[in-house]
Amino acid sequence: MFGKTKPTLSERDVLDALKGVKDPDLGRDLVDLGMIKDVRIGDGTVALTVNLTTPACPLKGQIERDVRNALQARLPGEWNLTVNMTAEVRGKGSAESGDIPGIKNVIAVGSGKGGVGKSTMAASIAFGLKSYGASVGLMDADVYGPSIPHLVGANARPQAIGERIQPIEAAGLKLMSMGFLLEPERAVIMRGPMLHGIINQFLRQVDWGSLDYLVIDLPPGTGDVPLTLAQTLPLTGAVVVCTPQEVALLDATRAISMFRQLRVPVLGMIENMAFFDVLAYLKDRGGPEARKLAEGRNFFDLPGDERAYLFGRGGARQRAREMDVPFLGEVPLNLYLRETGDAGKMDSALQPGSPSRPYLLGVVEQLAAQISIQNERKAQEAAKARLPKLEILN
Ligand SMILES: Nc1ncnc2c1ncn2[C@@H]1O[C@H](COP(=O)(O)OP(=O)(O)OP(=O)(O)O)[C@@H](O)[C@H]1O
Repeated sequence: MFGKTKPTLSERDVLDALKGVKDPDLGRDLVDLGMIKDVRIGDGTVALTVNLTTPACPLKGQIERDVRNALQARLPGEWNLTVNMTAEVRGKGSAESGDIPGIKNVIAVGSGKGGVGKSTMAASIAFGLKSYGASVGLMDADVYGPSIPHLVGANARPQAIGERIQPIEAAGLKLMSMGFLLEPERAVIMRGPMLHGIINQFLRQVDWGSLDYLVIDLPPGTGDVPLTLAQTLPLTGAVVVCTPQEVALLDATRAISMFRQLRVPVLGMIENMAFFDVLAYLKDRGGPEARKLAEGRNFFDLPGDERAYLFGRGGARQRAREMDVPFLGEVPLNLYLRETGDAGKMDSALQPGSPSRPYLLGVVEQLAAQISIQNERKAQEAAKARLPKLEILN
């Protein structure tokens, strides 16, 4: 029946109907971005695929709705619609301009101050991106105090095959850390050139394979490692972790200006240890009376007084605004997050049932969106640079 009334519907009609449907983050039409694939028109049916720029896209649901609504409103008559949502991470990874072949995005996670949870956030970002289906590596560039092996519970020794070093694989991530190469209690004493050599080796000699994202845990502060990294390869961008405390914010500000001086785009700030969720704690660990009190209350609908702002409130969000840097979200202080880290099971903090999961995934989605925005910006700049220059003759 449908086939008879609309025999002439073509792929062009479908693409035209989608004109004006934008990726809200990238601000451009899905069609122009090449995200609409596999348009198939059958007897009364239209099927297509929306190929997003990251599987962790926070606007996936909205984009799917916008596509459906546009097709329903603009295609003549009634069609049975199938919209498949897939993702293919964009980025570089070609050998040109110093990239590491096969690695699409390299993201450095830094902090001004030590102990603010930088490694915990770097591992969470890696596990979070992986949980959406991306292929992810985690490189521990905190050569003086490598904590990634401990957080993810890996302590194997990397094998070398010829010149190539095989990364350690644990919990679905490819890993490399100074911690795999040292005796546990040995201190690292290294000067600039040696450090430069190690970082270079970790980047170039490790067989990372194909990765959508390589997350790098930097040492705290504004020392040699970020400088070396920025000189060695074009980073997609950096994330700065801080707590709401004034000293941490001050140091985070320094870290942001360091990245800016190094021409590394700042993808955003994470406020870790933003508050302590008393209600969540009572539900999880309280005695029978306290648990009864906490039962039945909505985890996310707290009036405010059940959140203890131990290090101050909202400082990072405000600082991010002042410095014109995206705010990626807040992560509360949580006993389970600390315990899973200590037990070498950080991936559990990202799994269903973990009180930290919604906050961590929120941060990961915002970061993934910023990475896509950054890549789109670079692609636009490159396209502009390729345009022939108009000569003004007079
Ligand atoms: N949101 C959180 N809730 C509870 N504990 C946390 C949280 N974030 C981090 N921690 C804990 O705080 C400690 C320090 O975290 P982490 O090692 O990630 O910090 P860091 O900034 O990388 O430190 P360093 O300066 O040594 O590199 C760890 O024991 C970790 O488990």
